[in-house]
Amino acid sequence: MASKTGKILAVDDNTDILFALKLLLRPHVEQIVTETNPSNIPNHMKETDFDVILLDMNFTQDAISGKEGFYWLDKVLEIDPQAVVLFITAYGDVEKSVQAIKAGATDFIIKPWQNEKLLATISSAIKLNRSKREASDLKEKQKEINTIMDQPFADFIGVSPGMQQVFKTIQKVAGTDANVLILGENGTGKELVARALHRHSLRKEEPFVSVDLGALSETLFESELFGHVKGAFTDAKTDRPGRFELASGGTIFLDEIGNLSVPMQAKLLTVLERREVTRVGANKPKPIDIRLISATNMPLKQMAAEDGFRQDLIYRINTVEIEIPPLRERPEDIPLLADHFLKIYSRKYNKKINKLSNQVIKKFNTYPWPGNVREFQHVLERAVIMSDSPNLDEGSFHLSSHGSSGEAFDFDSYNLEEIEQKVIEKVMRMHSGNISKAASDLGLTRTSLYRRMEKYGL
Ligand SMILES: Nc1ncnc2c1ncn2[C@@H]1O[C@H](COP(=O)(O)OP(=O)(O)OP(=O)(O)O)[C@@H](O)[C@H]1O
Repeated sequence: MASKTGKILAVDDNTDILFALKLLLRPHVEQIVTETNPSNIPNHMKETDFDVILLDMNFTQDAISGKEGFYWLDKVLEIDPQAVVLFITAYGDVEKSVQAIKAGATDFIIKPWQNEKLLATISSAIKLNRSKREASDLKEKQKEINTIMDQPFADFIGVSPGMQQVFKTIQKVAGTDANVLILGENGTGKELVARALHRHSLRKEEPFVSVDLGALSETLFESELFGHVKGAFTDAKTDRPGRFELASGGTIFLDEIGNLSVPMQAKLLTVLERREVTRVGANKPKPIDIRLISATNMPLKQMAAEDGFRQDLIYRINTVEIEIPPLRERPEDIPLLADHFLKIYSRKYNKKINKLSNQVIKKFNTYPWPGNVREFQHVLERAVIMSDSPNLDEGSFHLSSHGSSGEAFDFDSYNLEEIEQKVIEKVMRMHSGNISKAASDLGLTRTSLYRRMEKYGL
């Protein structure tokens, strides 16, 4: 977990467990509240919107049935059907953990836990909670967003040949229903391209529904994407449409498609081939009318060659490919992007800021921008906030040393296995436990990374 995000409530009758959780999570999350008495859960939930609730299965001494945990899980979901609950279970209680997931828990943590694994599970639960909440009021917001954004390439800057090519392709394919795969490094503007395609399509009055596949756990994948019917599992209190149905008539944007596990790829492929979804618990499929746009920063074709990504799914999603070049390969765009963001941030922070000097632009041109336009945007925002004068000079911009996470390797042994373990640990930390991203950086398939993690007990 890179920056402190997420509010956590941990409920366990064992104060040692709560203390250990507090100690471990405090450096990573915004807030951690601990509670020994589960009857106080409703009060805590009234006071704070928790991203994740960690819930013990047994509270009374010597109880092992897990009934209390299930009772409190029900209560939590009654108060907030969207709540993300992770059960804390004893080693060997796998059967109950599976039941817990059926009953509406998101995942489980087995005691005694491994810190890295626990952090990774909590980090993806936080992400999941955030995207669940976003989805719930999506439809209403969508129309409003569409009107605000309905200006051709309004805030989409690019004069470089690379970006001109991107704009040309958007214009050519937007009006068709072709499936588009957008490729590009993080922060290059893949979502902007997807939205531009939608805004220039015949479906522009209909919803644009974005799904971050990187944040979806295996257990929630189907109900999030395909929906569920009342009673399909315990917390399925009402029928609920999935994202495919929400996008009906419009566009569905599957971001981070390279992060899908192979079983999830198979489920997605079936839906795309049949053009129909079956809600979890239902037996009748519903036809779907969507335009599909996908994006990834991962080398899908290389992954396909290593069996990490299905070749037949690639064929389904990439009728047209749009590749966005990284910012370092299009220096022509830098002065324009600078003007654009300076205008936005000087207005936002109520400061007068002059045009940047050639010297500053030269410095920008030599920096590799590993985070692309997103990084550029943040660097400018920070400079505007910190500036005391309308003239920003080279010293006003804080550029991190390229590619480094600020953490150097310090090997105290030449044992290759030890080195491998350290490298895996570091890369997993860099990506906040995201297996797909870590595997991609390490040049491994997800399966090989899992195997190595198991070997080192990570
Ligand atoms: N050409 C551009 N003109 C103006 N703003 C841009 C441009 N490209 C990217 N941005 C801005 O940079 C930020 C990142 O863009 P976006 O989210 O579309 O990137 P992404 O490739 O989807 O990122 P990720 O891979 O991390 O999901 C956004 O704030 C976006 O508005």
